[in-house]
Amino acid sequence: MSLVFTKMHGLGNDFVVIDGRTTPVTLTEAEIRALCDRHLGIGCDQLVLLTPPTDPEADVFVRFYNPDGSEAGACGNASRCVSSLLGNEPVLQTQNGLLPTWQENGLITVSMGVPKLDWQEIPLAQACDTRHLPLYDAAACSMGNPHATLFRSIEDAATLGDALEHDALFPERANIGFAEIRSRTHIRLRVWERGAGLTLACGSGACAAVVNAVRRDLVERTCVVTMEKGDLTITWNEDGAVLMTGPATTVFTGTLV
Ligand SMILES: N[C@H](CCC[C@H](N)C(=O)O)C(=O)O
Repeated sequence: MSLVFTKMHGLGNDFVVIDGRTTPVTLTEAEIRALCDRHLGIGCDQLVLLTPPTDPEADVFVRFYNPDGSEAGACGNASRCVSSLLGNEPVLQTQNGLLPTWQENGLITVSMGVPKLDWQEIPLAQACDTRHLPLYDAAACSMGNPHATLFRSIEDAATLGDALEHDALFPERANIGFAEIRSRTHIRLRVWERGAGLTLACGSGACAAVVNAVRRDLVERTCVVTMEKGDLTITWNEDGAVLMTGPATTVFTGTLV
């Protein structure tokens, strides 16, 4: 298949963006896995497919796929990249609703919507031995995708992330954030992403970390979240919406033959 794509990243969380708005593009899970493969394909943390919007308020319907082929309901860094790619401050339609975006001083802001709070709002196993969870002092919320935030060393992401992603408590798995509270306005974060593993940055994970930390009164409602390659500014508005501001970078365009 001859497929034009744009390679982009948000703080090193990288994406293959395929525009299927004019010419429909359908990809099987196997094709998604192949495109995401860093040795046999193009390589990325998520594949992003642009399709025509079904909501008149939206400019594009954006779908996000992990390298294992699973679909994600939200992807903050990719949402900033799509806003940058389309320009004109598009409204993104996603599985998690409409996401307005703004562009100022070279940075992109996305309203990531209202988080669903706490354990009851992420897919949990009905009967599961959760006695082990207090060991991790975890907090949970959904940004349209499930996040568990642990307030412990970011170094633990590499050693605990995989097991926790696949913990029996999470029948749909989960993104696992490891957050160090550096001050009431600064979090250092590393995320083990569902279906992708350890990534350099995670936008929805940064939103979840701030929401989970605010609920524990560990931080203020506006926080800088520092990840491997830079910072996002996250604000959990009093009206409930979470705003995420940060960079978006286009690396190259290519054609897959
Ligand atoms: N990298 C993305 C998160 C991908 C989430 C995906 N791994 C899932 O299955 O929910 C971000 O910047 O928000």
